[in-house]
Amino acid sequence: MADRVGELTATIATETAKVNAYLHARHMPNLSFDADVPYDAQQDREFTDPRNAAVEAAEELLALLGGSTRSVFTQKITDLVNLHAVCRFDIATKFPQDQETASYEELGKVAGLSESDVRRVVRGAITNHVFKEQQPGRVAHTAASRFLAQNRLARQWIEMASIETMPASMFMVPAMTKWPGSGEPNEAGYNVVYQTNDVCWDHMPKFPGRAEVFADAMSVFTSGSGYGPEALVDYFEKKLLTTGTIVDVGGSHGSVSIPIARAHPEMRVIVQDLPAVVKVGETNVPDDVKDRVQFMAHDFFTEQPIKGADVYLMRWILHDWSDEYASKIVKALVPALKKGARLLVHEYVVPEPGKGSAASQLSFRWMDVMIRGLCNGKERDEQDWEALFARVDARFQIRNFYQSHLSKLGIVDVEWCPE
Ligand SMILES: C[S@@+](CC[C@H](N)C(=O)[O-])C[C@H]1O[C@@H](n2cnc3c(N)ncnc32)[C@H](O)[C@@H]1O
Repeated sequence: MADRVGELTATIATETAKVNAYLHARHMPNLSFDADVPYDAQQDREFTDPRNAAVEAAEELLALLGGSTRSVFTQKITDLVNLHAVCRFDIATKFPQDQETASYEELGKVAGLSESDVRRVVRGAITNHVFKEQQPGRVAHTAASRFLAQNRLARQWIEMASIETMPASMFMVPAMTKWPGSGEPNEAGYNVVYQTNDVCWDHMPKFPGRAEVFADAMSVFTSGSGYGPEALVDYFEKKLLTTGTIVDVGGSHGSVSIPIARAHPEMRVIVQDLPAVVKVGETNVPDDVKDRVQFMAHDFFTEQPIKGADVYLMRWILHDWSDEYASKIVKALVPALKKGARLLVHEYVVPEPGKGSAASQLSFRWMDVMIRGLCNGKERDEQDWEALFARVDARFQIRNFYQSHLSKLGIVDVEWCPE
């Protein structure tokens, strides 16, 4: 098979050399983000031809290097719409298995769509390397379309992104216009799109299957590397937090606090969440930690009932809420805190612009828009975390911002200092 990556990198090298030669010959500065090439030069084919050839090769190279997961999980809005149709109408799943290629008419029949609809959708998807046309009018699988056909959770991700997060984000600005400065969880893009006063988490379950699709899609997201409990377990070890009581506030089924209990036999864990979540969680505690893990129904907006614990843990709680509400959650801890108690927040700590890779900046900013669109939540950088704790009570002192290579989430280590 031809070395396509080699061909593309060679094209990029040759064509960008032409671009540079063009600029140098005219005493223009090198390409930079500070000053673009002047408009008249942008009209000159001597510049635009090599520039476009390099861009096209670079885009193909990105798609090749990114593989199926990039085609499926990182796409532009129109790609997403076509992928949504591919998933919703089972075009990839029902692709005739005993055939190498299928006509649009055959695909239309299995998908229950007209030949014209399926052709438009699939040709759109082809631009994102999902399916290919082997010969005119005959469609064949690519790695990405096969990945979609075989991976139910990936299809659930596309469904969730198309129905929940993407529309909600697209309507973030109308929501900002309708409710200026609002931090209310029911005044977000989602509420504009679905014309509801319900918070998205209350609204989705009213429609069969939607909450389940959301949960499945989230499991794709968080099952990837970088979302496990390793960094937290490690941090407890590093900071010698190996005895005493941890309260896992909004801890769901204890997926991070149970591994902490397992790693530290002298620690006791109390997992708090809403009653329905606790009911499921407490039936699934592994035998080896049963005597040290307890579940408890508790609304984190109300006063913390477990007084004097050593560590209060909030993993992926505060980002669901605006500063106004996140402050209330943190404030509800105050009456329970003993001197020196720790609050460990395990969430993204968004790096400042220019810090970290461009790809990581992109994913943090992407998350921020998604969570804001859904419920006016917020991804926070160091300054935001400092401002949040200062707003609640000056006795919360941030001791450490920690970013482990084991996790995409950071740890904000806060100590309660009453004096
Ligand atoms: C994004 S999940 C994080 C779950 C868990 N900490 C983790 O990292 O896997 C948010 C959790 O907050 C819980 N939650 C939402 N509102 C709550 C409330 N008012 N009181 C307690 N828990 C709540 C949800 O049920 C859910 O388990």
